[in-house]
This record gives sequence, structure tokens and C-alpha cells, in this order.
Amino acid sequence: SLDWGYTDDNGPSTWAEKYPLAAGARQSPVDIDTSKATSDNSLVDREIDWSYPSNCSYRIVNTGYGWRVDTYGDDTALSGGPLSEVYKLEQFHCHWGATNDEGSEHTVDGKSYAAELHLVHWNSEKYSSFKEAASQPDGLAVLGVFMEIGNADNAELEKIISLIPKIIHKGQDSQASFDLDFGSLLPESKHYWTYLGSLTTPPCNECVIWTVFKEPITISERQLEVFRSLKSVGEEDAIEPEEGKLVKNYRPPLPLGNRVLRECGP
Ligand SMILES: CCN[C@H]1CN(CCOCC)S(=O)(=O)c2sc(S(N)(=O)=O)cc21
Ligand SMILES: [Zn+2]
Repeated sequence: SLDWGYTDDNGPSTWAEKYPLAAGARQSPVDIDTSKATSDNSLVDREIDWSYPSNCSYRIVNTGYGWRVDTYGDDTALSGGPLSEVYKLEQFHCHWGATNDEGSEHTVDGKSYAAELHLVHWNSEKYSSFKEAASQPDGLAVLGVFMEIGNADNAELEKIISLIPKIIHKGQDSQASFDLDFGSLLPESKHYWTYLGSLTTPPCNECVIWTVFKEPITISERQLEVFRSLKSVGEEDAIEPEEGKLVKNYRPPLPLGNRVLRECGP
């Protein structure tokens, strides 16, 4: 069985037993208490700036904890906002819940969204590899985008969702070269909150500069159901058809403690 996961016997409340960093003071996600957010002038004139390729080849993989799209971050760049260097996109993935009233990792004044998209970048200006960056306090920059249920399908996400039936079991992957317009995976408004945190899964390294957008994007109920059809076990694990489904893969919020939560944007 998995040494960590999201069930009662291996879920977030047990992680610190095997992954001591999970009990740290700079953990993610957090509840974004909007009354605590300080609008910081140092961020105002440093708009978050990203450039992603329009068409690129990608690999989508079932990690056993969800789907992950590995990008070959050559001509990607994320800078500005809270970032002092240029970061490259390494991968993106998503977190969701068993029902639509939960699923996001960050919450806003206690409100959960149905899912949360994470675009994971690493500080390629300062460090020579993603792995090295993941052990540094300013090594990773993750963009968090809330997802709420809408009537229409999200056309960009559909390109990913159409591949999920090929990776139902843990370890399966699918190579695809589809032209993904990352810009449309991000909200129109660049209004965001930022704070220093961690990976939201083991090993829970405290290496992430988080930027969470205020405006959600939409996903349809059908599309979210496809996420929930993923399995956390491999094809060879003989289990009942309904068993092992990844119906939820989010970590509940941890205390912000004495960290500063900054807000920027109109
Ligand atoms: C299931 C494992 N998830 C991990 C896998 N990686 C960790 C690699 O550690 C190398 C030492 S990662 O840096 O790609 C990464 S980012 C996030 S999150 N949810 O905080 O955006 C989780 C994870
Ligand atoms: Zn994540």
C-alpha cells in the first residue's frame, strides 16, 4: 500500500510520522484570511509575468496521487510579483475532492473551491536542477488557481481530460503534443495573494513561494468526475473495479503562524 495518501490510515494527519517536515512552521496550504492580507507596495509595480509556449509536447502521468503534466520547460518563464529571479515551468497538476464543496487546498476565509490547479516552476537562474531547487527556500514558485463548477466545459482542460482514460492506473503515462494555451488556464485578473510555504504533499519541503490567484476558473461537473475516475493503484493490483479510485487528493489548510500574507492586484 502507499506509504502516504489521502485515506484515513495514510492521510495528511499521519504524514508527519514518516515525513517530519510536514510538522514544520512554513507548511502549505493555508486558509487565506483576507483580513490578514497586507497590500504591499513592493509588489504593485512588479506584475507577475509569464510566458508559456503555445504548442509543445507534453507527458501526462498518473502518479498514484492524481494526474501530472510534465512540460519541457525550455521556453517557459515566470517572473515578477514576489519572485526575484526567473523560474521555469516543470509540471502542472490538480487537487480535488469527493464532492464539489471541497477539493481545493488553499481556502479563502474558510471557503473551499471544488478543485485547485498548481503550476510548478523552479528557480533555474539560481539552481542547476529542479531537484536541487526543491531543497531550497526560494527554489520553487507554484501558481495556485481555484476551480469552481461551471455549466460549460473548460476547453483547455478538455485536452488533458481526454487523455485521462489512457492513464487510469498508477504509473501509466501518455505522450501528447497538443497546443495548450496556458494563458487560458489562468484567470483574467492577476489579483493574487502570496506567502512562503511548502509542497502540499510529502516530502513537504519548505521550498515554495506561493502565488494564489483570487479569481477562479471554471470546470464542468463532468470534467471533475473524470478526475475522480483515476485510480491510485496499478493495473496489476487486483482490486474490485470501484476500489482505489482517487476521489480526493487535497491537504487541508495548516496554520499561517507568523508568516506574512501579501496581496496584490486591483
Ligand atoms: C505526489 C508528489 N508531489 C510532489 C512532487 N514533487 C516533489 C519533488 O520533490 C523532489 C525532492 S513536486 O515538486 O513536483 C511537487 S509540487 C507539489 S504542490 N502540490 O505543492 O504543488 C507537490 C509535489
Ligand atoms: Zn499541488
